This record gives sequence, C-alpha cells and structure tokens, in this order.
Amino acid sequence: MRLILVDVDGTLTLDRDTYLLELDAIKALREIQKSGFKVGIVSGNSYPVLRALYTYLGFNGGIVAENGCVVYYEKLYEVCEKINKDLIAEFERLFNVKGSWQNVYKCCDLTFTPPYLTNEMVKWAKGRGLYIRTSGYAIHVSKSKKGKGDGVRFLISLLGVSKGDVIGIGDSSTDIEFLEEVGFKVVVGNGEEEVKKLGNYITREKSGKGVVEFVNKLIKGDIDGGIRGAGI
Ligand SMILES: O=C(O)COP(=O)(O)O
Ligand SMILES: [Mg+2]
Repeated sequence: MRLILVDVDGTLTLDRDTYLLELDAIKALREIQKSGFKVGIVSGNSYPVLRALYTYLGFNGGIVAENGCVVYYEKLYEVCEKINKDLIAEFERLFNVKGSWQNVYKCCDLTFTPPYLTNEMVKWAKGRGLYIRTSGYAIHVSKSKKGKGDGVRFLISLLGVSKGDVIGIGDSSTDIEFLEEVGFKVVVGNGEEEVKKLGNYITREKSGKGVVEFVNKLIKGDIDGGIRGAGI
C-alpha cells in the first residue's frame, strides 16, 4: 500500500495565513486515491474538527490530530500523556494570549494565538516539563517531545505500511518530526526555510497549489529519485 500524509493549515489551504481550503488540492488528492494511494491528514487541530474534515473530503488513510497525540484509523487512539487544562488560564494570563476554541475538544496539545513564540514562553514550558512550538497559526503546548512524529509513526504501523512507501507534505516547523518519519518529504514553496532543508521535493507553488503541483507530477510519473513502491 502507498500512503500520502498531508498537513492541513498552510498546506491544504490557499496560503499560510488563511483557513480557506485550496479546492484543487482536494480534487488532486481524491484523484490519486482512485489510483490506489491512501490519503491521510496530519495536523495540530483537534480530532473532532479533523474527523469531520476527513469525512467530508472523502479521505481514507487515517488522521493524526493534536500534533501527533491523537490517531484515528478505524478506531481512536490517544498516543501522548494528557495535559492539565488549568494551564490554559495560566498561559493566557502570563503571556496575554488567547486559548483556541478547540481546546475544549483536546486532551493533550493545547493551542493559543497569536502564534508568536517568545523566549519567556519557552522557559515557562521547560520549567513545567512541557514542549512548546508554533505552527505559524498557533502556539502549541503539550507533553510530547516528538510532536507529530509519534502520531505519524503510530498511524504508519497501524496501516502496516513501510516508511519507504509514505509521502509526507507539510509547511511549518511542526512538520519536521512528521517528515522525519516518512520516506519522501515534500514541502510547499512558501514553507519555513528550516523545513525546506529537509525536503526531497520543494514545490514551486505555495500551499494548496503546491500540493496540486506535486500530486499531478506524481500521477504523471514525473518525480525523480522516487520512493520505493510508489511508482515514482
Ligand atoms: O493547529 C495548527 O496550529 C496548525 O495546523 P496544521 O498542523 O494543520 O498546520
Ligand atoms: Mg501547517
């Protein structure tokens, strides 16, 4: 089996500062599903939000939610340690940020906006044995050191796919640990520079249009240096 895992915000959207989906990217991914690939989503968003999205988009390769802490494929799994939600009020008060409306639906990875990380926040998290990152959309606080990496590894093993048969597509530093777990790493053209350094393929186009560019090349068999068994 061949699997494509796609980040959501900044990757399936029109750009890195909007929630509007690039509909052509959805179309291209549905098309590649018809040729035998499975398509899954890997995101910092909460499970209910992603489960609805996954259902309405018609994908079939599973869900990694809460930055790797929650995994769904036929069944729901919590992969990380739960976080104490009293931290929401403390973090909001100390740093003048706002907890996401999705925090009530989360177990393990809490989010705050605006998405700008400060040294003081990093120090605060370290002092509490927590990990803190930014996706460009929000600040994420959890007990998970490996972020999306833990969830992606878990999903891949649930599906029984080998790492070499998995393609990952992302945009932000929260995708680094995710991309480290897959055989072929794609970064959208407007992605963060530190993520692009890891990429086997950097799209010319930004966000969702970049997904369209890559998937079309994959369908045509136009990608060099391919991944094992992926037909590229
Ligand atoms: O939850 C976020 O902050 C961003 O979500 P993403 O992981 O789909 O980019
Ligand atoms: Mg993203």
